[in-house]
Amino acid sequence: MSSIELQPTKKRLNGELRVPGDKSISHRSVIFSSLAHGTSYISNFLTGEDCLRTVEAFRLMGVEIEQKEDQLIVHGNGITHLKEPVHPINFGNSGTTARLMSGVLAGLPLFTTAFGDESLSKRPMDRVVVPLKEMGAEITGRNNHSLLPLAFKGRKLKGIRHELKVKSAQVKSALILAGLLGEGETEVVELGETRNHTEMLLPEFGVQLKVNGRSIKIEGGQELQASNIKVPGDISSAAFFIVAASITQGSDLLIRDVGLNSTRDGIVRAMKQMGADIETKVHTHVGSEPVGDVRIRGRMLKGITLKGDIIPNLIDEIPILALAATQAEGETVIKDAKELRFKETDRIEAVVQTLQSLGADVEGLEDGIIIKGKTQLKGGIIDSYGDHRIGMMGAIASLISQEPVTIQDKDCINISYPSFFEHLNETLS
Ligand SMILES: O=C(O)C1=C[C@@H](OP(=O)(O)O)[C@@H](O)[C@H](O)C1
Ligand SMILES: C=C(OP(=O)(O)O)C(=O)O
Repeated sequence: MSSIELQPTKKRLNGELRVPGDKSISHRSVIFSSLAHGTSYISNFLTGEDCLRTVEAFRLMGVEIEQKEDQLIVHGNGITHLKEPVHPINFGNSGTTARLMSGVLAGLPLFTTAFGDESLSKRPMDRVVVPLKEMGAEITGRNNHSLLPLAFKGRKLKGIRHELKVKSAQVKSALILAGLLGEGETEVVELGETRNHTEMLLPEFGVQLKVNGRSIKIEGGQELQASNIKVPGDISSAAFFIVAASITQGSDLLIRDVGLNSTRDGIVRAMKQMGADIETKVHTHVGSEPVGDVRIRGRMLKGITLKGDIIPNLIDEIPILALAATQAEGETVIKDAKELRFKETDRIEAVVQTLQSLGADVEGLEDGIIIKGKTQLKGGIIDSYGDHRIGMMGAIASLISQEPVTIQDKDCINISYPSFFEHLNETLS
């Protein structure tokens, strides 16, 4: 297990940065282009381990996918040419691969099996298995079909109307994909707004959907056509630098070409509410996805309460937001975030343990975290828990700690941000 010791630094973040491609959009680009007819070109694809799992899944089903650095060329032949994989599919650490691919595998006339790593094998799959079974899917798995490994005896599914029980874009997307491969109309009704990349990107592949408030309707049997996608920078990766620059006085950082979809920009809204100095400027659109630049200058922050509808719009950013809150004057309360307990690790527990061990005043709630600021962090040895976002939070904490911060198992950062340490070194001055 590799670790890294980061020395405390009085440095600031300056200059310009481009973060790697968006993880959610990268996954969806590979899935849609692999199901499509024709050759799709995907640029600025995130070559993190999670997205490569999705690539491997389709390679196992016979799709030719070329990778040249961060460009993918996907030679799709339509769904009828997908082959039954001889070997089980490895979803690795990737919840997005597991949930979205479950929707695909349940609806293809193939027998497939799939497994994940230790973390993914503990994460709930019944949230997709149960509604897929309502559509007629034959899925079996461990623990009464709620945990990986899963086996899919794929077949044509029938459209249903389903009201989501969790605020999850992964479940929503799995059902949209299953509906697309199935017969008749599928309607998915969201419990609350979640990231809408599936709805934004499918039309780029010639698929029609009807989105009306929380309802998404899709007609089965539509053929996907190849498309060219330039993936925007990942706001979830940018979040580490947005917080780093905000909590180091004298910083002035420009992050270029970040995806600023309103279902994902909760981190910017929350940081502004805390008093952060952040300017965003949308300069282009990739399909319907807004893309722009984010400028951050270091400034004193204040504690806030975060709950309700904004939570799914910043769900993956809560660990780094909690670190920001340790540097804010007053109390920050994060609630309605129980979903954090079902991520790569129990992120409520992991954030509380990690920040406490660094010297912060933090308390866990059943569905959130209370952070009292402002505290001087001491530093120390922390476990990433094999969770990329906890590892990166620890690395940013070293910028404001008195003593070095050592991160054990740092390699998990390659899940979503392989160039993270290079980017951190490049922007520090
Ligand atoms: O659809 C997606 O790409 C994702 C949805 C979110 O998960 P949930 O759907 O479980 O909320 C998020 O945490 C994950 O990193 C990516
Ligand atoms: C929760 C995450 O991803 P996934 O669910 O795809 O493992 C994440 O990237 O923070």
